[in-house]
Amino acid sequence: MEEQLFAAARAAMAKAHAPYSKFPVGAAILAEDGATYAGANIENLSFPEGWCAETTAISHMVMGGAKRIKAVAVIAEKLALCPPCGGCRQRLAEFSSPDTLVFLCDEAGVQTRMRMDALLPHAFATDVIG
Ligand SMILES: O=c1ccn([C@H]2C[C@H](O)[C@@H](CO)O2)c(=O)[nH]1
Ligand SMILES: [Zn+2]
Repeated sequence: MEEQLFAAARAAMAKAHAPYSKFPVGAAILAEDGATYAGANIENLSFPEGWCAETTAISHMVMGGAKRIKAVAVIAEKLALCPPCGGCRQRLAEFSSPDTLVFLCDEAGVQTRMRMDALLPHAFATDVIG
């Protein structure tokens, strides 16, 4: 399962549109339906209008009809490991459980594994707002 998600994230990274940062990122989600949804970062000449690989993968998952994330893998071409940014942590948390798995990858494969509640402790959630 890890290997398959890693391969999907790496294949997605090859599709990144990152001419400005030159920092391609790929993400792949294993959803509760057993399907894999992948994404890459898509930048824009108007720099703030771009978005992250994880966000592309989430949008594919939702449009594919799935709403729960079992595991997510992330890989960046130019960084040893690429932990999701703060905004993506919140977006992932929307569709995750505390035990959702997060795999941080490099070219060789999955290097670091953690649970969602370790990646985003004290997440903003409905039990906070009541
Ligand atoms: O977790 C991350 C962090 C950054 N990026 C993208 C955003 C931007 O296109 C580029 C440089 O920040 O990397 C991601 O896709 N995921
Ligand atoms: Zn992000």
